[in-house]
Amino acid sequence: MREGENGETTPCTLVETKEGRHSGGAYRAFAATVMASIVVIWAYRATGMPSAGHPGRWTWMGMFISEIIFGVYWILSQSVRWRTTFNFPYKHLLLQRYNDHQLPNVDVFVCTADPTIEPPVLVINTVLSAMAYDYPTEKLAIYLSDDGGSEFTFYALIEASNFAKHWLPFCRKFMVEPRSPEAYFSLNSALHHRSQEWIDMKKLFDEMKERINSVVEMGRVPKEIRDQNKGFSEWDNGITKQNHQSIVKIIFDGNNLDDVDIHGGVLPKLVYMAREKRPNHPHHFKAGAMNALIRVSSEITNAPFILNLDCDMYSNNPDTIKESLCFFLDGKRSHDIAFVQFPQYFDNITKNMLYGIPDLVINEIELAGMDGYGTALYCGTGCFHRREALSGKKYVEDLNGSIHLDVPTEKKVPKPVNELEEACKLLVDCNFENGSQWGREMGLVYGCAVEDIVTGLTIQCRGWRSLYYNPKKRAFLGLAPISLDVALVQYKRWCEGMFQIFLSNYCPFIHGHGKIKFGAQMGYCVYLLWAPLSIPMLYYATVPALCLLKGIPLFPEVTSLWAIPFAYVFVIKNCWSVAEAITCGCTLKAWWNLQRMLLFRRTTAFFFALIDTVIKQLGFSQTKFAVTAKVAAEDVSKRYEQEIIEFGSSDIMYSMIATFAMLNLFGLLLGIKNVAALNLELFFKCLNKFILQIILCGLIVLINLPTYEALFIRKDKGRLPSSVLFKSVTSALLAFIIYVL
Ligand SMILES: O=c1ccn([C@@H]2O[C@H](COP(=O)(O)OP(=O)(O)O[C@H]3O[C@H](CO)[C@@H](O)[C@H](O)[C@H]3O)[C@@H](O)[C@H]2O)c(=O)[nH]1
Ligand SMILES: [Mn+2]
Repeated sequence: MREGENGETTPCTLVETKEGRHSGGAYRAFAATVMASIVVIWAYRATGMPSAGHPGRWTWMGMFISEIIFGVYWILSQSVRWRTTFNFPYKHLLLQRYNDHQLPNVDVFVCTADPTIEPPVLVINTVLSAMAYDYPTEKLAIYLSDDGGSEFTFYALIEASNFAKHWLPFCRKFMVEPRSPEAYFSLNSALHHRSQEWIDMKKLFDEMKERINSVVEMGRVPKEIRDQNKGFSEWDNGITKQNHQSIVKIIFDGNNLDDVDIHGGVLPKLVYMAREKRPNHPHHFKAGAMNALIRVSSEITNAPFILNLDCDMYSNNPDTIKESLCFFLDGKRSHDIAFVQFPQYFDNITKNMLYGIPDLVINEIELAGMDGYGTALYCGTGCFHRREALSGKKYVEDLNGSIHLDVPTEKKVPKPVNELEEACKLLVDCNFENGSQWGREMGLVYGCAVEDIVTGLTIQCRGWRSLYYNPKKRAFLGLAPISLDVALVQYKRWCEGMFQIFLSNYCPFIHGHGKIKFGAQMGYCVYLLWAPLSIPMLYYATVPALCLLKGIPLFPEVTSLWAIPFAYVFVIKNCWSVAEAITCGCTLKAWWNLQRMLLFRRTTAFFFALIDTVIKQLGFSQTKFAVTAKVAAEDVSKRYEQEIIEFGSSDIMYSMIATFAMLNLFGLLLGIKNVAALNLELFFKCLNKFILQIILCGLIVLINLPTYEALFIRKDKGRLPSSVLFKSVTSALLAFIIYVL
């Protein structure tokens, strides 16, 4: 069957796209009234500005600027709600149209960076889940990029390759789900299959884990093991993570008669790769790893489609490859699809999402809103790419007839494995990219901590479309941070990278001008402008409290008409946000937790990201990438399960959080005391003037209850240390003295 003919003659398509209900008339009415209120608020600030020389003039100006930024940001954020679309692939139709021989090859890239932060056992679970996809094994290849250059990870992969010979047939026979052995065996439902085979398989897995972990603990791979695989000789000269030659080891190449499972079935190809790393030679983090993978895989399998997974994101649904291919193989209308992004979900999330992760509203609504413009964001892990688009090709309409997806891509003459390995090593040495377009026009873009977002944007600007697919049954599950500092540092990295994109030539309004829709340009900025959002947030978190102490009213009297837009925006926006969260599957408490995290992120991580981006723009520092920790101590995990916030250090971000909490507490208490001390007539007059401000401080205090608890009550290791208490109280007092007295 030829694809071109197919797309035209077959009426039923492989994908259905539906418009979401989030973008209905009620929503637009709501948006219009909020917009009107915002304008009235701006008018209030503009007309009520204290005259020059008046002491409250600067404070007022600050409020005005904050509200302008909030308002503009709110307008931007409507772009990702205006028209949400949802895509549904029909796997059964794909299978009717394409038999196993006609399905295209698929390469899966797994990235890992550090054997301590990302333990080898975690990594191989992801690898095994990908090897076990329900997809013709001879068409599947798994590539592991190890930026840690670690013999432990290599050893674990060798172990996994042997285990796969048992695991893959077992998965097929019992229709196992999920196919990460760790996840499968830790699920209670797995108990239902307790046959002898189940017990044997679990034993095999546990023994393998045991072997890997004991080697890691020992700190070296013992000689008996090294002697079994000559690949270990690469580590003979004591190489380090930052300084080593390129290593490419093809573990299964698909041609060796011994590379079969216990029933003689073909195994997917399996490749270990550690690109060369030298001190003083920038390696561009994940983007560099991905580009190395693109080149190595093009030499070995050159599959037209690529799935990228972070090492902690296992496949939770064996059908995902087939489902994703529906988007790419849907006849002519799919020729311009560059990538299909899945949302990030996690399997270590507590009921009320303590750290606001995952942000369900982003996953369920906003990303679908970007899909509405044909510009779904590329968010890293869980993304299927068309190799051509990822490697830098432009989409040109008249060329689309030349893409024959149903014809397997040109088969390379099989080279002997060692020759292939040697050829690949040259592709991943430090100098290969010198003077080339890699990192600019080809592959993932360098120089940005959110390589994914900026790469997605450039691909779209080359004429490609992208889709977002959020299946009910989670396609991938990863590990979310389980302590506050890790959660904040991750956001700081994202936020920094995104603001950097905004300030660079890649700014969607410039780079995307005329190439992607205006709504999409705005949509990008909802995320790219996180950093500057910290300014009004910091202002709102401190100044109203200080002014309450000083007796300066910042909001209109509650009995005046001007109070209406403030109250309306505040109440309706939060009601809407609660409703959105609940329809997305949040609990009420999860919504509340998210609001706290928004406050924490915006006043700390985003603010530091802002400062660091400015420093970087001035040329004083370079892009960093703090790899997110995937493991934590046992007591930390315990507290996480009980949904107790893990502070547990004297990080400067905590001092800030605590200071704002103290400031608002002082403001609230003194404010109330001052008002309550008045006689009845004055009391009402004063209340009238200050009530909105008191409510604001009150809410900040309320949302910070866990902060006070961590400062004053908790005794466990995750509390805020007394140094933070000391710093926050002194800073709050200092601010009070400077500003008020
Ligand atoms: O030098 C590096 C640094 C990181 N990684 C890998 O990149 C992935 C993502 O790193 P992680 O620390 O887990 O970052 P997250 O913030 O959790 O990742 C999200 O955000 C990143 C962009 O900031 C995207 O690349 C990821 O796909 C996305 O899941 C992991 O598999 C790492 O092993 C490398 O391969 N080399
Ligand atoms: Mn991660």
